[in-house]
Amino acid sequence: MWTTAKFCAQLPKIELHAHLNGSLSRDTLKRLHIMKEGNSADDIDIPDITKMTNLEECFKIFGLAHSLTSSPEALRVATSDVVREFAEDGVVHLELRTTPRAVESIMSHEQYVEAVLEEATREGAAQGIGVKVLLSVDRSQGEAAAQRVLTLALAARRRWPEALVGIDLSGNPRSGCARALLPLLRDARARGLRVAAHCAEVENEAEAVALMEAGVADRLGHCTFAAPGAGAGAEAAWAALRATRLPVEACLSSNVRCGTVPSYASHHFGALRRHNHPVALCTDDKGVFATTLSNEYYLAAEHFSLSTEELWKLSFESVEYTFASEEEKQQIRNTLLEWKKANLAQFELH
Ligand SMILES: CNc1ncnc2c1ncn2[C@@H]1O[C@H](COP(=O)(O)O)[C@@H](O)[C@H]1O
Ligand SMILES: [Zn+2]
Repeated sequence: MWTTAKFCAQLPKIELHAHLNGSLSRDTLKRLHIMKEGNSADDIDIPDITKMTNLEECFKIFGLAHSLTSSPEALRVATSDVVREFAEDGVVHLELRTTPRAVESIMSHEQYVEAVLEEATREGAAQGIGVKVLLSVDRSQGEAAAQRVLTLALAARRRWPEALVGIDLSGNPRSGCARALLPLLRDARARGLRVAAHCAEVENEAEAVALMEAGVADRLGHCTFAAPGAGAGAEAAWAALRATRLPVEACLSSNVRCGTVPSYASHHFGALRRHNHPVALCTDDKGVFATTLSNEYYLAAEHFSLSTEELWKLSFESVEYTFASEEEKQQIRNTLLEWKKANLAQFELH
């Protein structure tokens, strides 16, 4: 008889919100450290995430990952490790996002994109899972950098038309201006790219409502401050969110660790479900927050009393929110249906 934890681990899952450099495990960080500094390198000092209490501390950890993925070779190791680890966690469809970075005289933006796309497609095929890539626009870097990401994404789509599906709007939500980037997101969508945008991760009603009402996104990340009871302005943002019917990528551990929601039990995942609003569970940064997608399902089951049937349905409904083709979606649905048939006894025991 399976426990809930085992059920969550075995369930075929869909990951829609994972940042490459935030997803690096401790093992990968150590390996990359040795690659960079040589075998005699001192042990790497990885911050203790259990002490993390706010977004700023979390953003410091990205700096460490970035210092280690500063060459195409390192990025290839990082990408294949992350894809393999998601596959080992039972993820059957992964949408990975990353911010193209250049390192002077070592790596161009184009080489960054090439390393990630080549390795993501190669390792995805090796693991037998679907992998899509989104290039991230870092809101703190301004409009010119955002334009460069769009150009890179369009070029990458010509080379990897099945893997490169869209762009993501992310970066420190307290820095930069998402409203200034709306025309660019609109342009990206007009050119057939899909758009996933971080939204209302911190309190900013005007920005959140503008992003929702602009009609430029296909999915929204977090929406922490667009939920009932989340403070001033949250009610207006919540109404705007519900009007969009856009799927929300809910990242429980990320929000609790960053202190943007006070507890798991009070996470707006509950309100989204109660109002029948489309929602998918995601990890955000599995390395930084020391989690797995199985663990996020487990946390949802524990704190929101979800049955095995409801957990399965959560995964099944997430298929609709992917940026996969209709044919790919049907294949993933079949995988989930077959898995359910083969494991019916495990559903009944719960
Ligand atoms: C915790 N909530 C979050 N909110 C906003 N942006 C986030 C994020 N978590 C990650 N990122 C974005 O992803 C980058 C790291 O991966 P890549 O270098 O792109 O692969 C971070 O630098 C940040 O821009
Ligand atoms: Zn994110």
